[in-house]
Amino acid sequence: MDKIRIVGGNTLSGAIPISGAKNAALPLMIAALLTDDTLTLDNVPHLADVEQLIRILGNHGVDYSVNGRRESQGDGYSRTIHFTARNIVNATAPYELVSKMRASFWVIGPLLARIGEARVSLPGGCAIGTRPVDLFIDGLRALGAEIDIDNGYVVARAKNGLAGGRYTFPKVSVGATHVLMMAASLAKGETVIDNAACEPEVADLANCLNAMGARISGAGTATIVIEGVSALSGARHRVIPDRIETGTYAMAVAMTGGDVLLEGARADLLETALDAIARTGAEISTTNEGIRVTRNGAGIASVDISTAPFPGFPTDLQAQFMGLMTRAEGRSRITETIFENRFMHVQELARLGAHISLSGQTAIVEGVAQLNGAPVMATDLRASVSLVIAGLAAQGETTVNRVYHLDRGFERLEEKLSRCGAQIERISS
Ligand SMILES: CC(=O)N[C@H]1[C@@H](OP(=O)(O)OP(=O)(O)OC[C@H]2O[C@@H](n3ccc(=O)[nH]c3=O)[C@H](O)[C@@H]2O)O[C@H](CO)[C@@H](O)[C@@H]1O
Ligand SMILES: C=C(OP(=O)(O)O)C(=O)O
Repeated sequence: MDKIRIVGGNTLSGAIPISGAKNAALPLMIAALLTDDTLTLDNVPHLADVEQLIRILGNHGVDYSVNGRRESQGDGYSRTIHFTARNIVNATAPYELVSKMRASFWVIGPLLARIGEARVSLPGGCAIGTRPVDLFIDGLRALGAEIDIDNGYVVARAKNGLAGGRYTFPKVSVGATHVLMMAASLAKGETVIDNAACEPEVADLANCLNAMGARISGAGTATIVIEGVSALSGARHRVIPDRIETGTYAMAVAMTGGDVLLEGARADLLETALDAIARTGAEISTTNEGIRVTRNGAGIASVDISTAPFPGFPTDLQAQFMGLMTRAEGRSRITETIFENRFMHVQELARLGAHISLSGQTAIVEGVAQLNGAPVMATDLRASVSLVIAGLAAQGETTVNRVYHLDRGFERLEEKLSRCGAQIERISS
C-alpha cells in the first residue's frame, strides 16, 4: 500500500493549479443518466472517486470517452470526458460498487426519473458518521415514488413516472438536494424544494441541467423551483474549481509560511474559510489568475470556527483547519455540526505532538511551538490531508499511511506540493 513521506520544515512558494471539484464532478457525471444524448464535462479531476463512478455508471449502460479516447490519457490532470447513456441497461446499483463511495447512491434519482425504477444498495463513503438516507427516501416519495428497503437495497418505483411535488428538508442535505433536483427535472409538473442545500456544487449541477434543457430556478438558494420537462438533451459543461482543494492548500501555506498562487481558484466559493485563514495571519488576495496566499515570519493566530452548511465554514475543511491550529499561538475551539464522528484525525495529530481535547462536538486545540514527525494513519479523505498539513510543518519525517483515502479527492497532491518546495514523495509498495 502506498505511503506519503514528508520531511517538514520548508516554506511553500510558487503556483498550484486547482483541479475541478470532486464534489461537483460526481453529481454532474450522474446527470448523464438523465439523457440518451452525450453529456460532455470539462475539467473533470483525475481521482479514484471519478474512476469508481465511471465503473458504476458503466454498469447502468453509460459509455464514456476521455478527450475522444476510451482510456485516460495525458498527464493525469483534470480532463474532458464525454458520457453517453443511450439506453439504461440495468436498474440495480450493487453493493460491491456502491459501498465504496457515498455519491454512487445518487444514481437513484436519475434512474427513477428516466426508467421508473431503481434498486440501489445503501451507500458507503467516508466513515464520518452514520449518514442515513431517510431524506432521499422522503423527498422521492414527495414526487410520487414508492420506496421499500429490501436486504440492504433501497428499491424505488414510479411506474407512471414521477410527479412534481413540494418537499421541505428538515435538515440540509447536499446529496439529497442533488437527487431531488435531478429527479424533478423529468417529473410531470412543478416541484418546489425548501431548505435546499445552497452549496456551489448544487448550483453547478443546476446550471448543467439547465444547459441540458431542464427548467430550474433558485439553485444556490434555500428554495429551488423545478418545472419538469419530458426529456433532456446533451450539453457541454465545465466543472467548477475545487473549493476544498483550494482551502486545503491555502491552509498549507498559512501553516508553513511562503507565497503561493492557487491558479484557477475562485474566492467566492469559500469566503468564510478564506476569512478564517486570513484571521490566522495569512494574507489573501484575489488576482485574475486565482487566489494568492502569503504568510511571512509572523506566528499563526488562533481562531475559533464552527462548521455549517454553505455559506458557513465547510465541514470538509474542518480537519485541515485543526491541523493548522495545532501550531497556533494559544487555544482554538473547533466545532463540528454536520457529522457526528468527524474527529478521527485528533488522535493522529496527537502522534505528531498536537495537544487536542474533545468536549462533545468541540475540539479544543492548544497550539504547540513544535510538531515532531511520526508515522500516522489516514482515516478518511480530509483527515488524511490534515496530517499532510501538519507533517509539512513538523520537525523531521512523517509518513502518512493508507494513502488511498487521499487519492479519492486530491489530484497529484505530492507533485503539486513538491513543486512549491515541500519535501514530499509517494512511496509505492
Ligand atoms: C460527494 C459529496 O459531495 N460529499 C459531500 C456531501 O456529502 P453528503 O451529501 O453525503 O452530505 P449531506 O449534506 O447529505 O449530509 C449532511 C448531514 O445530513 C445527514 N443526512 C443526510 C441525508 C439523509 O438522508 N439523512 C441525513 O440525516 C448526514 O448524516 C449529515 O449529518 O456534503 C457533505 C456536507 O457538506 C460533505 O461533507 C461531503 O463531502
Ligand atoms: C466526505 C467526503 O466525501 P464522501 O461524501 O464521498 O464520503 C468529502 O469529500 O470530504
